[in-house]
Amino acid sequence: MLSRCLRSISRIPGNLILITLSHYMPKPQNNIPCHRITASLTSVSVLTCKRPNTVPLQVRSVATIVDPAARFDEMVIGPQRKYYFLGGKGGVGKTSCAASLAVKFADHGHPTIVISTDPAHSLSDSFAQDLAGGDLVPIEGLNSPLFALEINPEKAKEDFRTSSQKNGGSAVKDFMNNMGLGMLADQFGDLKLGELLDTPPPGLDEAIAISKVMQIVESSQYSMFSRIVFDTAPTGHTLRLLSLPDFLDASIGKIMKFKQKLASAASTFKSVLGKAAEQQDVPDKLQQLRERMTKVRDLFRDSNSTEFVIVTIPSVMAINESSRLHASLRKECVPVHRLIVNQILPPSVSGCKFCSTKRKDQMRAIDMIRNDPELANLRIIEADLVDLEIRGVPALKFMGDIVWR
Ligand SMILES: Nc1ncnc2c1ncn2[C@@H]1O[C@H](COP(=O)(O)OP(=O)(O)OP(=O)(O)O)[C@@H](O)[C@H]1O
Repeated sequence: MLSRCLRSISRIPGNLILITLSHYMPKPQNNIPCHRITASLTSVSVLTCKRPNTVPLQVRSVATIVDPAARFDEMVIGPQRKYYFLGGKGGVGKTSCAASLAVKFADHGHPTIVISTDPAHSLSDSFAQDLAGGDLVPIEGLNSPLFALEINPEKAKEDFRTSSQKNGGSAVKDFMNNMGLGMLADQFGDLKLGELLDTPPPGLDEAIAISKVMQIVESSQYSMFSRIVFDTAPTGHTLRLLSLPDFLDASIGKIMKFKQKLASAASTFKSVLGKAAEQQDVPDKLQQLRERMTKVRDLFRDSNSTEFVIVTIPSVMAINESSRLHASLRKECVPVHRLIVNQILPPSVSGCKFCSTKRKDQMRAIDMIRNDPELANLRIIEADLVDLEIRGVPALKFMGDIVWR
C-alpha cells in the first residue's frame, strides 16, 4: 500500500517527516490510509493529515519503512566499493539472489565480483558456467565486467593445515626440542597450540576462504571492482564464521604471548639465538593471519561499505531461523537492512486447491515476520516463485528484476 502511494519522504523542521503520496488518500477520519501507513512505519505517531496527498507525521525515532521493494537505487548509488553478503537457510534461494544481484550491478555499470563461499556450491549451476577452477571467471553478456568464483574451502583448509604443520605446529615443537627447551613445552601447555594448528575449529574453512578472497579484493589488480557480492553458506556456517575472528584473535594472542616467553627464555641459551632468528617467521605468519582475520571482522561490521541481506522463504521454520540469524548478526554488529522473502506463490494460483492452501500458509508466515521483533524493522523484499529455472544470465536478469527493484 505505502510503496504504491509513496512519492517522496523528506525530513522537515520540528522532527517531522513529510510523506508525499502520489495517489489520492482519503482523510484519516475515513479510518483507512493513516492506519495503514502507521502499520507500515515503526515508532511513528500520526499528528494530522492536512491535505489528501500530504501527510505530516511526528517521529519518536527514525522510522523504518517496511516496503516490499529492495530499493535497488540505494544499492547501486556511488562509485565506492560495497560488499553484499547474502545468507540464510539452505535452499531458500541465496545463490539465485546473489547471482542476480551481481548481474544487475554489472548491468548498471558496476564492475562486479561474485564469490561463493558455500562448501555446497551452486554458483556454477546458476551461471551455467564452470567457476570451480580457483580463478575468477568472466561472465559474458553484460554492460560492465562481471567475474565469478567458487572458493573451495576444503582445499584452503588443507593448504593452511599443511603450512601450519610445516611452519607452526610440529615445527614449533621440534624447534623447542632442538634448542633443548623441551622442558618449556609443559610450561606452555596451557597455550593449546594444537587447538588452532592441528584441529582447526569449525568455520575455519570458510574464514580462510574469505581471507583468501580478501587477498584478491585487496590487490591493486582488482581495485576497479566496485561491487563484491558473497553467496555465503547456510546459517550455521555463517554464524560460526562470524564468531571465528574473535576466537582466532584469542588463540593467536596466546601464540604471540608464547613468542614473547620464548624470546626471553631463549636469551639464557645465547648459543641458539641464531636458530631462534631463523624461526622468526612462524609467529609473523600467525600475525599476518590475525591481521587478515581482523580485517574480515571489520569488513563484516562496516556499515558504510557492507550489508548482510538475509534470504528466507515464507515458512514458519525458515522465518524462525531468519529471526535467530538476525539476532546473531545484530549481536555481532553486522549491518542488516533487507530481508528477502523468496518463492512466494503468486495470487494467480487460486485455481489450484493445493496451491491456494499453501499460499494461505505462506501469507500467515509473512504475517509472522511483521510481528517478529527481530525482523519487523527490516525492509522486506517479496519475490514470487517463478515458473522457470533460474539458470544462466537471461534467467538471472529476469530474477533480478523481480527481487532487486
Ligand atoms: N523465486 C524463485 N522461483 C523459482 N525458483 C527459484 C526461486 N528462487 C530460487 N529458485 C530455485 O530454487 C533452487 C534453490 O535455489 P538456490 O540454489 O539459489 O538456493 P540456495 O539457498 O543458494 O541453496 P543452497 O543452500 O543449497 O546453496 C534452485 O533450483 C533455484 O533455481
